[in-house]
Amino acid sequence: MKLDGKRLWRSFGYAWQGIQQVIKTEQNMQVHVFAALLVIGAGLYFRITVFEWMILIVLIAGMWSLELINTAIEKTIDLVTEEYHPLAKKAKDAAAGAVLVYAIASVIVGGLVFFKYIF
Ligand SMILES: Nc1ncnc2c1ncn2[C@@H]1O[C@H](COP(=O)(O)OP(=O)(O)OP(=O)(O)O)[C@@H](O)[C@H]1O
Repeated sequence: MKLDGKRLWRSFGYAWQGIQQVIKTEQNMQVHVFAALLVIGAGLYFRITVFEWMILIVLIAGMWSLELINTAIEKTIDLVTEEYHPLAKKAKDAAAGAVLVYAIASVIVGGLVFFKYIF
């Protein structure tokens, strides 16, 4: 299989556009970006360990990725129907639930990372 560099580069461009437009248009994503900047600032301030940075990076990347997927699901459903449909509600609420589960876990794990520095 031959690697098509141009095509690969173009795909990165589309992915980057996707991230940019979700940050621009989705309020929830803006909250996640703000929270990530706050956490990174706190990490630098408290000089956390490399292992702690690894945990925070996984949490931040996971949160952003889930929000991107949630937005993709929401947009796809809106494209399929603008009418009220119980399945549309189930799908959107399940996707939002996935984001919530990870957000709660992130707050707990992030709290455990910073606990010893703050108290
Ligand atoms: N086509 C639809 N049919 C049935 N329920 C829907 C439909 N679209 C949205 N809903 C439900 O209405 C509520 C609000 O949905 P909405 O699409 O406004 O999402 P949201 O969570 O406010 O996200 P955002 O504001 O980021 O778009 C959710 O419970 C969702 O499941």
